[in-house]
Amino acid sequence: MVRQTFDVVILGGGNAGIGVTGPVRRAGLSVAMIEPLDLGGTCPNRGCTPKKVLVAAGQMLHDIERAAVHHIAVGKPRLDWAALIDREKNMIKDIPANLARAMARREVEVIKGYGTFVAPSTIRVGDRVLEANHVVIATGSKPRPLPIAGAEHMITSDAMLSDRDLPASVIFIGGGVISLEFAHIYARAGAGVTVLEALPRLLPAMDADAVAQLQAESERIGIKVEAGVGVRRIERTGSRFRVVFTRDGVEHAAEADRVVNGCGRVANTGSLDLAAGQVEHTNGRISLDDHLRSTSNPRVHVCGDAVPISPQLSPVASYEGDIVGRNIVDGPRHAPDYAGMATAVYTVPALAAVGLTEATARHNGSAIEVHVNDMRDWFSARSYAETVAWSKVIVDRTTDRVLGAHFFGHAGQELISIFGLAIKFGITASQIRDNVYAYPTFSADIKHMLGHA
Ligand SMILES: Cc1cc2nc3c(=O)[nH]c(=O)nc-3n(C[C@H](O)[C@H](O)[C@H](O)COP(=O)(O)OP(=O)(O)OC[C@H]3O[C@@H](n4cnc5c(N)ncnc54)[C@H](O)[C@@H]3O)c2cc1C
Ligand SMILES: NC(=O)c1ccc[n+]([C@@H]2O[C@H](COP(=O)([O-])OP(=O)(O)OC[C@H]3O[C@@H](n4cnc5c(N)ncnc54)[C@H](O)[C@@H]3O)[C@@H](O)[C@H]2O)c1
Repeated sequence: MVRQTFDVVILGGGNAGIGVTGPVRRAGLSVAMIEPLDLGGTCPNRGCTPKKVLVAAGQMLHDIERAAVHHIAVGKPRLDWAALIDREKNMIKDIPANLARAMARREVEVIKGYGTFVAPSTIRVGDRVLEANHVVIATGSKPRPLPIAGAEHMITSDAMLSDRDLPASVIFIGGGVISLEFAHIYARAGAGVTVLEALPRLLPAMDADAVAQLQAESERIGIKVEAGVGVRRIERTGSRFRVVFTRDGVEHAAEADRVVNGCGRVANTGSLDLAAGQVEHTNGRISLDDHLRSTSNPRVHVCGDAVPISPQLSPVASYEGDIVGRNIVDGPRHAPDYAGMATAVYTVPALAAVGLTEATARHNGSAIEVHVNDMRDWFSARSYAETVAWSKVIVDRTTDRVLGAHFFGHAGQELISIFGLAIKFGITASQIRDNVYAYPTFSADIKHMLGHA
């Protein structure tokens, strides 16, 4: 056994773990980062970045579909799926090596392997035992296991991003972000797609009206949505799969070439031996204080998808990593503030959101103005022949501050960050209206989305 001592040992080399390294290395602390797979973790290797390459192809197919509006004649597009997957892989192939160089420049010692606790501030990885003043759990998330017969037949997003064969049909279990993004990619590529959601509607955490817009567009491109269902079992039928589910107590079945687990992701902490680290948890959900420290062992910090109470998003993981790094250097002075964090579901077009949904704003009891616009007839939307162009902005009547914004289409994935700035820094609806925007642009429509003062 080799024994070493570090100021900081980080478990996981994804966005969260890498986010920790900036503040702690600037302060001159010694750092070891343990990572069994590719540096960068999920987002650049198995998540956001490769997924967006496929989404971009979906966007191009969507644009081609509307070419005739611009009086451009094109033939039926033919997508070479295997070549598209190769393009995606080629685009991300250098990321782990680039990050390894970045970590070396920062003088972070990267150790390959799976780390586990052997004592409250001691980690074992392979034949090395590392003593640490601070341990950071940044081990990300994994697909939620589904306790049904035949669950082993399901694939995950990792497989979808690597499969060079375009399936003829796919069933997604769960109507959340991963399912809808891949459902749009597959449907536009020509596959038959069914989404089975347990709750009464898709994307339960997002604004109900915005989701209704997305569901209508999803159905327009051929995606079949079954909400309020109970998935019972998955059976193999030759090379295909049969999913048995109930709706209103009646049993139904659907068949497809692939069945995907889109039921959410849970903290990846099961193999860390948290008990040896004296880290309290409930089913792997670590109990944390306001500074992202374990309540039972404050030398242990948690960030990224392993945090059970914050959105599982790439920029949130980096942000929490930075906070953990600063708390290690400064003492527990920094706490995350999740207000104003924009998010998008990268369907084509995208559903984008920031702040409160209308239901939550009403539930909170504030007096609100709700500005809803179907913008398909607006000049900007007509120029680009948008199939959908919809927004909802929620403003507090008393303070004139923006409480929430929701877009479907109309460059919402870009415009949403303007509303994020407004929420975070208290820019009022009147100030947003008063600003002068480049014209003609989608952002020039923002002042009209807010109605007249
Ligand atoms: C298909 C998909 C698409 C996504 N798209 C988006 C998107 O468009 N936008 C967005 O904001 N977010 C997106 N996300 C979410 C985003 O990828 C995550 O929120 C983010 O990557 C989490 O970063 P992390 O550092 O917490 O975890 P990860 O990046 O998962 O890193 C955790 C690392 O810990 C390592 N590890 C595991 N066990 C151990 C151990 N015992 N010891 C040491 N290391 C260990 C793992 O190998 C992994 O590299 C997507 C996720 C998926 C799955
Ligand atoms: N664009 C992005 O930012 C992006 C993209 C992909 C993933 N992610 C992150 O990854 C996380 C995981 O994504 P996800 O789509 O797996 O989770 P999700 O939480 O978005 O959706 C899971 C869905 O599955 C449903 N569900 C759960 N159990 C079910 C069951 N037994 N039968 C049928 N439906 C069931 C839930 O009600 C929910 O609607 C997300 O929380 C998100 O933060 C983000």
